Amino acid sequence: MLGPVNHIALAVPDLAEAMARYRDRLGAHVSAPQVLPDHGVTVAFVECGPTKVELLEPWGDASPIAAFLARNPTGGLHHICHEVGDLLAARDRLVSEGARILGDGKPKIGAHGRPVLFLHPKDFFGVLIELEEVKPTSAEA
Ligand SMILES: CC[C@@H](C(=O)O)C(=O)SCCNC(=O)CCNC(=O)[C@H](O)C(C)(C)COP(=O)(O)OP(=O)(O)OC[C@H]1O[C@@H](n2cnc3c(N)ncnc32)[C@H](O)[C@@H]1OP(=O)(O)O
Ligand SMILES: [Co+2]
Repeated sequence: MLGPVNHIALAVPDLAEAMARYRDRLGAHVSAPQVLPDHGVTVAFVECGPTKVELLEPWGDASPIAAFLARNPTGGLHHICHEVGDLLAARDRLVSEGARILGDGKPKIGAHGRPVLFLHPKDFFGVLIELEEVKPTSAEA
């Protein structure tokens, strides 16, 4: 059920500064920032192969990363995102096994235009996990 790591996310206090540091010190290509009001973040991706680094800055008054940054004011590792082929099937199986889905349990459209869900960090050894639906291609199915 669990697929490759799509991205590893860092919460950062200043997105422009984080983007510049990845670009200038590490020579990375960084995507343009994208505001995602539904998620309460502004995001940019460090393009470094199939697994990306996602840089997150809080957006708006109710950002889900605000408390995390208050506890980690210089930033920190926020979540790991795995791809899954069927997000609703993965959700239903996880719920039946007692895992907690964050929010209202319904997928939202994430930064890549695909449905995503989050699993409670207390159910996965203190790590927040995001699941992103990536449908298998017909060759893989
Ligand atoms: C860009 C769009 C999308 C994509 O396509 O990639 C994204 O990635 S959006 C990313 C931002 N969105 C989310 O994170 C949504 C899911 N997150 C949440 O709902 C909340 O962040 C949370 C996980 C419920 C935590 O919210 P918070 O306000 O921090 O709650 P608490 O302060 O009560 O913390 C509870 C408990 O959990 C620990 N915690 C919090 N965040 C993390 C974390 N990122 N990793 C590990 N542990 C975390 C926190 O320390 C508390 O622990 P205790 O003190 O021991 O109770
Ligand atoms: Co993410």
